[in-house]
Amino acid sequence: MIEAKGVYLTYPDGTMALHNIDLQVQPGEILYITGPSGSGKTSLLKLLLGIEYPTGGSLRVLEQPMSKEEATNIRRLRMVLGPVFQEFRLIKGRTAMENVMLGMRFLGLPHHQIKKDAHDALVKVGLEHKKFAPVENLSWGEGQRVAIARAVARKPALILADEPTGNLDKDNALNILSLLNSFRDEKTAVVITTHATHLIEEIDDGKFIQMEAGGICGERMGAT
Ligand SMILES: Nc1ncnc2c1ncn2[C@@H]1O[C@H](COP(=O)(O)OP(=O)(O)OP(=O)(O)O)[C@@H](O)[C@H]1O
Repeated sequence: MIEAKGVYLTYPDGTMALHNIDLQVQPGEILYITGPSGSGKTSLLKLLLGIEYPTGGSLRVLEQPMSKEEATNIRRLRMVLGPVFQEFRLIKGRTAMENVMLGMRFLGLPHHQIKKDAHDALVKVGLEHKKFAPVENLSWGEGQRVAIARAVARKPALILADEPTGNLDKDNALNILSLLNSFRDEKTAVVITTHATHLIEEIDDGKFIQMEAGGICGERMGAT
């Protein structure tokens, strides 16, 4: 699903955010990317989403080569990716349900199907009761769940979540991680970035990489 070989990312201002990244993720796997602030976690997710392109090495996501020349195909690939952004990117003035439905508008599904899938996704994240609440009235954790519902309602092959635990307390943060883990199946992989190393130490199921100054400085494989 993800194959990175010697990947580099240098931003236009000369900052080398990633160097020599080798990575493999198979269907059904969950990968946790940890590391301190500025170590390159978000930059790596941006490459996986095709928001940035590698400046060296080779990267494939779901068989799609990730390079500037492939921009048109990468736009198509995004339909089967489920991003959960750090800042959620929910649309204010719209309800939770509308936000989830808007995330599905390019899939070409009939309206009744979109409505059903959006409803089912909100049920899965435990927010059915907030379906008609404008997103600006939701708590941070609820907003996070809407963002997750929006990502999973599309039934993506790859879920990519950037710092999904934010400043949640330990129990709620572990709940969010376990919720994301629950969407993994034989066809779906999950990638999560977090600087909350203390939380990751409590999890023994999955694949873990530790980043430091743009490189991978440690790897661990838990039970799967
Ligand atoms: N658009 C950009 N242009 C130039 N440098 C950038 C850009 N985005 C990020 N960087 C730099 O790249 C490095 C890695 O940043 P990145 O956001 O990937 O780290 P991170 O591990 O996700 O940090 P955090 O945990 O704080 O979100 C940092 O030095 C950052 O300042």
